[in-house]
Amino acid sequence: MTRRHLTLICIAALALSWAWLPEFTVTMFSYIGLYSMVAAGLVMLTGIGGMTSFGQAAFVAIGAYATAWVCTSPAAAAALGGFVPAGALPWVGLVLGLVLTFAVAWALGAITLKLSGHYLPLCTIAWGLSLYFLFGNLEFLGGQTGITGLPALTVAGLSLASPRALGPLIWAALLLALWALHNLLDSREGRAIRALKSGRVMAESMGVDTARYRVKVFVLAALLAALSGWLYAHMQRFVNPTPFNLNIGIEYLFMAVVGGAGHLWGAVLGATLITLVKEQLQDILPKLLGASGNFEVIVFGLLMLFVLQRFADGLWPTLARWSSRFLKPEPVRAPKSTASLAGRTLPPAGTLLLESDKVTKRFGGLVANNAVAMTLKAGEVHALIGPNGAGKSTFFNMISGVDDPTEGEVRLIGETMNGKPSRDYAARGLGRTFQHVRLLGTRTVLENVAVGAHRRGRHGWIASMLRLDRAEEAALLAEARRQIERCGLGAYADVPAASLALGQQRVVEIARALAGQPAALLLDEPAAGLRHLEKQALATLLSQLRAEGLGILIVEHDMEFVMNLADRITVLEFGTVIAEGTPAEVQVNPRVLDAYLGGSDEPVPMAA
Ligand SMILES: Nc1ncnc2c1ncn2[C@@H]1O[C@H](COP(=O)(O)OP(=O)(O)OP(=O)(O)O)[C@@H](O)[C@H]1O
Repeated sequence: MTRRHLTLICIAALALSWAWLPEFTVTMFSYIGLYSMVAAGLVMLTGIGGMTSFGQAAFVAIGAYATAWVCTSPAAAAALGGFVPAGALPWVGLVLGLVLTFAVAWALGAITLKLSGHYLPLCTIAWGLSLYFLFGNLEFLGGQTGITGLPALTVAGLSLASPRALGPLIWAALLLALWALHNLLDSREGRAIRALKSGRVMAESMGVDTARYRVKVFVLAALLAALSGWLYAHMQRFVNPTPFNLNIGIEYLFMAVVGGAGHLWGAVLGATLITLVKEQLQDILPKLLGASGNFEVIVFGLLMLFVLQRFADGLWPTLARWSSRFLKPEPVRAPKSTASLAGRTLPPAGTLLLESDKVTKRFGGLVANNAVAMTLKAGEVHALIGPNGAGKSTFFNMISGVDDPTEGEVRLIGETMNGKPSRDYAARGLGRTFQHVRLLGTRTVLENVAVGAHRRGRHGWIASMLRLDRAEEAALLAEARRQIERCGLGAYADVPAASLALGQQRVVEIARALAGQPAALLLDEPAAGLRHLEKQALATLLSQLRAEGLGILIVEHDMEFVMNLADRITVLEFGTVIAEGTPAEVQVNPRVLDAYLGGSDEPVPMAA
């Protein structure tokens, strides 16, 4: 039995026993379904997307209040002109709630998600509080008293007035949402979402508009919260501000984190545990202590501390590890595809790919790059060398859009790129690796390399959620596998990237860059950490790429490697170009000798 089978059995058992479960249990399960929906949004937002929000309860409130207003307000009835039958009003309320949430979340996200570090969570607290007080103070929403008299939902003439009748709809909505989110994460778009937490610079360099993706994840989480609010309102049949306060926002976050913020089912686990534990504590503690009070909050807080201390990644990973002892792993299905990916015709050999025209970068008083002029042509390997701190990595950042030059111009295949983000460089044909490896360590080598092919796919979020992207996804994964094999790492394609040696991880970065089909390839210390034979294999691969017409710019400290491979070398010292020429010319250049050996007349001992 696999985990998927077990999940299906649990769902079937719940569905079959639903009619016989006690009323209290049914109500509990219905609440768990509602909370899980919000927590699943938080898993996407916080656990996977890396954006902490304490304010989700405010979006639940928008969903709940929108339908409450539509269903009860004479103004809404007048606006709808009596065309909508009473039974359909909640569905109008749902649409209004989702539209409002979309607009509010997009606006809030566009403003607050630019903030980083602890400013973002602080902001979510701020707008969570603002919206909560807004609902309590709006006269037409009933102020602190709220709105009563909401109708029950009706589906196909069936009234869903009790939790026993509404619960299946709640769980159907939850399971559908989990399925769609699972599909999204298991796609090209999902890989980009996973990169938001720790790999934004990398993802941008692979062509992902990370700011836009962050807002989209934020809106998605908000929409799930609003859907939960809509169902909640029609289960309670009244709304007031209390269930949407900041405490509840914090509790939602607890659910995601305790369950396992990086896992969708962690949301369900967290929501179940926290709901049940709170309920039990509320029952047991007053009896134990012989006094009434909110003791459960104190014990609950201590329990949270214990769980988070003991299980930093939440309980789901531990449960998954434990269950894998008796559950079979899911069979790996290698999808076949005939879909073709967006491609690029490489410019002919000798074409000027990259030009830096007097590029200067100042950090305050420090001039890291001083009027650096350099070119890279198709079909050549150009090496950039220099002692530590010479400004090589800074220059790489200038010519790849990670940072902007203070002065000077960068041109890529004839187009001025100053001020453009690195994803535009990727779109124009630039692929790169990083000095400090930037991989998604817990994801497989295959997934990491597939991130590099992001730009070559077309399907968006909705198509991914509905699994309409399968042919393209198979083609992307096949292309990633092809590049991994080409780089000699075929045996490691399905293991987590972090389990590879550092040198191999650098090669994974090369495969990732190649998956984007670049015309110009920037490699930052690709040979560092490789053994002799691995270096030889890398040199062979780079020579082959050069023969295919790629232009390769390489920063490398291994002089033997550079001298044997490069066609041209540019030498930087203190941010200034001190020499440029063939390896033979550079090795005997007095300024280079001075920079490397402090004035010795011996040739630089670099050539093999
Ligand atoms: N963000 C920054 N703020 C201030 N100074 C910086 C910044 N980035 C780099 N520098 C400085 O710019 C200079 C060039 O650094 P850079 O990392 O580009 O050198 P490098 O040639 O790549 O060195 P290495 O070979 O050791 O990686 C160094 O003096 C460094 O301290």
